[in-house]
Amino acid sequence: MSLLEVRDLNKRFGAIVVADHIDLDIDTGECIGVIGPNGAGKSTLFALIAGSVTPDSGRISLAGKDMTRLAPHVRVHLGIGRAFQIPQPFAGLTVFENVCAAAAFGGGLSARKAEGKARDVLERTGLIEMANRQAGGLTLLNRKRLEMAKAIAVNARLLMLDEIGAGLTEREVDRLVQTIADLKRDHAIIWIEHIAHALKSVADRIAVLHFGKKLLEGRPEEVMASAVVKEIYMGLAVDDAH
Ligand SMILES: Nc1ncnc2c1ncn2[C@@H]1O[C@H](COP(=O)(O)OP(=O)(O)OP(=O)(O)O)[C@@H](O)[C@H]1O
Repeated sequence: MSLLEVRDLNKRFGAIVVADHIDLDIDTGECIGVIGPNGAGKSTLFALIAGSVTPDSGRISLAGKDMTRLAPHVRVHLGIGRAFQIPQPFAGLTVFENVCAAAAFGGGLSARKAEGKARDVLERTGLIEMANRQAGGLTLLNRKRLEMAKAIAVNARLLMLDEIGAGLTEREVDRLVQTIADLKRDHAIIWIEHIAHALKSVADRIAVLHFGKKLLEGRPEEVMASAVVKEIYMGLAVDDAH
């Protein structure tokens, strides 16, 4: 049994099929990259896993528990954490306070336990030295790390990263990849990303979506070199395709 199991997931919006018989397995210690052109259904897949969109049919389970019909906040408590493309911390609070708030209000911890959790999470996300800075003054890279730290502070076992590399310089992307590689040791990670070299360096597998269907899943170098990927991106490198 994998930590996350998606089985025969289907969803359509009117005539548009956004999830077409999707199966997916992710275990702790694994990072799965998700790629596909605009409108392929990547964000919808995240919404289905997080619970903001309900599937027409199929099953989603976490650690064997069926979550298919559970509300998003219940899934958060079960261990689904999501980091968004545009981080939105409480700008006037410190980094430490932001993570404490996530641990206390999202994770249901007492104030004392939330503080301990926050310190641990800040160490693991490379933010400990910035603990007392105001979140609003962080660089984009550190705001993205804070976004991940908040998700983990809520006890995420599955971390969903939505284009978290967007807007970063190449050097910052490399540092972000290092943080994600560290987090992979004790989380399962699913990462929608258009920066191919970032995915290649940390993902164990890449899944390719197109018109809601998973066309291919395999090792990054195999997937990136595949005829399927070349065809759907019309000869462009994935890095340039967005
Ligand atoms: N709530 C909705 N109602 C109707 N159609 C929707 C809804 N959400 C998404 N869609 C449509 O579903 C399709 C898949 O969208 P989705 O955002 O999942 O794709 P994506 O792969 O994440 O694309 P992008 O890379 O542009 O973010 C698109 O055609 C989109 O317009």
